[in-house]
Amino acid sequence: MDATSSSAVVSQLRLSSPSFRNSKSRFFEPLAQLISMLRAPKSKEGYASIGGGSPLRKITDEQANALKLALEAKNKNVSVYVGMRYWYPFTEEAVQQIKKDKITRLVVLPLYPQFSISTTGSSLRVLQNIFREDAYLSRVPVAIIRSWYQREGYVKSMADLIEKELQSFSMPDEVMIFFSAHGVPVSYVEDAGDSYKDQMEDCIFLIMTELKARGINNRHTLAYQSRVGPVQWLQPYTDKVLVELGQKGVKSLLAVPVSFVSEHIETLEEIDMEYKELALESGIENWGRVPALNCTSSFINDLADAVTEALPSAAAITTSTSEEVYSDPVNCFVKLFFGSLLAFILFLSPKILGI
Ligand SMILES: C=CC1=C(C)c2cc3[nH]c(cc4nc(cc5[nH]c(cc1n2)c(C)c5CCC(=O)O)C(CCC(=O)O)=C4C)c(C)c3C=C
Ligand SMILES: [Fe+2]
Repeated sequence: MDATSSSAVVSQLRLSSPSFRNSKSRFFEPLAQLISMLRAPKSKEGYASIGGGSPLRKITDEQANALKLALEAKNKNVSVYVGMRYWYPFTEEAVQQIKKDKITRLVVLPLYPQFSISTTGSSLRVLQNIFREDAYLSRVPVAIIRSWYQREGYVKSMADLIEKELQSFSMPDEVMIFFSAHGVPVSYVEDAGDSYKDQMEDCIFLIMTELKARGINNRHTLAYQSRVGPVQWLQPYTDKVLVELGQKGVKSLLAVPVSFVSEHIETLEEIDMEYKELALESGIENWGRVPALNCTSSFINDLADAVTEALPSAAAITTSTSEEVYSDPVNCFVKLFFGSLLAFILFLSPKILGI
């Protein structure tokens, strides 16, 4: 295909949401903004401790190039664009380039294996707004890959990394496999119906099933990291579980970052520094960490298959009526208003929060 007729893939980092049409989650934007504000001081420190910046942009660009090559090897001559939610190149910039290149079909590939309204959902909302308002873009057929943790290629690639890393322990069978997922506020799951928690649990089940099929029967557990601010996040919390495991006598632990596919601040600083130190202080003696998938070829190859499979379903983005409306917007607004007010008051008293 030539440049003007080729399909394009947007590798949307921090893009996420149930779909372009389900907008319950937009009621949670104020909470997300507040959390982002509260994250800022900790993020600043974290970036400083890993050398002043995240490697995320570089790794994402490498993944995009690797994806293009993998697609070309499958006789799909496509352009790949990177769009980010909170950093350059922003989604808006990627879309402008897509328009300039006169792309005629698009596959949106969030770089999150599991769907959450806070990641894929939030990014899809940005895309939806841009596409709706543009006469050309609103006619471009788009296919959205909402989640892909259930794909055999991803599950096997994760199992490969875990299997390999277990071998670095002197007694691999004794090691506790510790899946650490990025958390989200509980209200996302309970009030907005975010499928993130269910998808995460399903994802762990699939990886453990694959490991068992390989004769690997280690104990495992799942906990949630990176919580910020005064609201309740998904539990159990990674820091609390690490301390409990140490107290219960677990000696060897392999941390598996399961919601990320690239090394970044939450793997390099939060897991490798903060959680490792906490685990060792709590009595865990042997610590290991599975690397992020980054450009692992089986993983990239599977993403290329996911894109190829999604292409035929590309359709123009339409606006929906019934699904736009949150089932109980008043209740949602009241909860959010008081939740955000409380959070704001606490934010003004950083000493109470201990941040
Ligand atoms: C599955 C992964 C992630 C979830 C769930 C998630 C929730 C979440 N994030 C914000 C706000 C911000 N996140 C930011 C950075 C960031 N977030 C993730 C992943 C998830 N976030 C990643 C991989 C990164 C990049 C880290 C890096 O190395 O650059 C940022 C940007 C600034 C920063 O603090 O790093 C914001 C802002 C909210 C509000 C939220 C759930 C409600
Ligand atoms: Fe985030």
